[in-house]
Amino acid sequence: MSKDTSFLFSGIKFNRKKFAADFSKFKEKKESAVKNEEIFEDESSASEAETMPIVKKRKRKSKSTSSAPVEGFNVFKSSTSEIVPKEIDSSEVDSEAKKEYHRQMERDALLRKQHNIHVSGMNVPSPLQTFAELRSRYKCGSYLVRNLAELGFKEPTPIQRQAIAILLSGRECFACAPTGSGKTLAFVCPMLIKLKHASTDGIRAVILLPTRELAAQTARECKKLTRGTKFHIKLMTKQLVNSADFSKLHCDILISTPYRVQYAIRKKKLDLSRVEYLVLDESDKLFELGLVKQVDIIVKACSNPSITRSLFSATLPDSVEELARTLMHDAVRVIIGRKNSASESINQKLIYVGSEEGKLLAIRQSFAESLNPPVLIFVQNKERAKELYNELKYDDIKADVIHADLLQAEREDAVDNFRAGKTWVLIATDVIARGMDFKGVNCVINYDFPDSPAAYIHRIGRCGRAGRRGEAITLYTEADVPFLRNIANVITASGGEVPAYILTLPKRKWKKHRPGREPISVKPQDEDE
Ligand SMILES: Nc1ncnc2c1ncn2[C@@H]1O[C@H](COP(=O)(O)OP(=O)(O)OP(=O)(O)O)[C@@H](O)[C@H]1O
Repeated sequence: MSKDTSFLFSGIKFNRKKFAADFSKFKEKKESAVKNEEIFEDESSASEAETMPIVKKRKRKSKSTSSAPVEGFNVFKSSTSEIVPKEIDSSEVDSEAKKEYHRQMERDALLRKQHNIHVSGMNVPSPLQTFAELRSRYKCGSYLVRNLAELGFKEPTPIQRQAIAILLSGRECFACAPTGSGKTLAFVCPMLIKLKHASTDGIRAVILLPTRELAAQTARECKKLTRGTKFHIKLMTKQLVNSADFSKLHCDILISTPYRVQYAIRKKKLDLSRVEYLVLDESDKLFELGLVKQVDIIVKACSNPSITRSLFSATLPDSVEELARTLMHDAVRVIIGRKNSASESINQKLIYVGSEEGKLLAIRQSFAESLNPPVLIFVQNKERAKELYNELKYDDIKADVIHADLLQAEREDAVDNFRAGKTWVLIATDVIARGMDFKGVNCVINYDFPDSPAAYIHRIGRCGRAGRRGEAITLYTEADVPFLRNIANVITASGGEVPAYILTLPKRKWKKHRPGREPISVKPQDEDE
């Protein structure tokens, strides 16, 4: 994680002069609010709180007292105001209202417990019980419920139950839910409901993702969900960024990597001032050095004061969480299961192979005994991906390779062939470790030890998705032993078992673990000379 993030989200500045009256009111309100607040104990410093969210809070206040109050209160308010006759004593109404409010809180708590949903924030909206509520509670277009049914989605996943309700109440949200648990739909559904229908008024929503493959996949998902509507969903391709006249582009939802959007902002005058929804998917990756500055340019360009922003990932480091807590407005934190843990539907194994050469022998032997495709193999870098591919391509298995040196079209082919079952074994670098939804992957092999626990969680999360089972095998050599304990902790946290001695190894503070490794080959070294 980059430390250099203080400028992030600083696009919306509070104009003290213009809002002097509101500012003094806000200050009083804030002081009392802070006393009551149970969570977000580590409130932002005074200067941050003053410069950023105040304009927004003013707007949000009016939102929550008029049309879209916090869900629990909303339900209770409208029901009592309709049925209570005027002559009834108001204290009775109050006590009945309070009772109903508490009953609702209990129902919410039960549902959250049932689905392992943990929330922090004031007045968190009730989680969804069914997708039908999208229509009954939020009046969504019938197309959405129909499309969800056609996609075979019978009930919302835990992250969808809670995040959809939060975002539809106009609150911002940062969420951590396991790989393959349906986070995409959790942010696309509320976006579509809030946008209501297609418009030609400029870009209204932006979804940022760290890789092109992931952006393309998310655009496909959005299109499936908007079948039968006129929504304009645009994937920011190289061609679009170079050729489009953005002032004339019809686009409701723009989906892209940060690089292309910031390029379009700087060089092509892309206007994001009307954006109402901004999603940072794989947010911890987007906040890493190299991407964070691009993300910041985009966040600043999304200058609409009533924007709703959300962060999603399967891994949420404390540093990202701190940033989100400090800078988002009235945000709700949602954690599904245990924070930063692997999906429980993956059977995880650690295998000692001694040396680099031992890895290739282990893979060959295991494929000869039983190969249950599709299998994904992760290696440390593109050179090693090419080397392993050169070793396996003559074996009797259909193998392919994907890494950053390939042309975009070649990368797409590799992913498509793997999805279609034409490739049995795909050798990959971390370029596809995050977010890619390969439904049927049976096994992930970490040929090279992952460079961080987060990388491990994302890599193995390419299998065991949407309730299916998967298997993850991690090979390790002597060079990896110092980092073994950290991975073992992830395994045990998600219910897996590891040899007892590993848990006695010392814990390591882990930056990036990318040791120099012998080239992948079983040929004796002097054969090539
Ligand atoms: N309610 C649902 N019922 C059944 N399947 C669902 C549901 N919602 C999403 N899915 C499916 O679950 C799979 C995983 O969803 P998605 O890719 O959004 O996961 P994710 O949580 O974003 O994972 P990652 O952290 O790896 O990015 C997809 O194939 C998606 O179609």
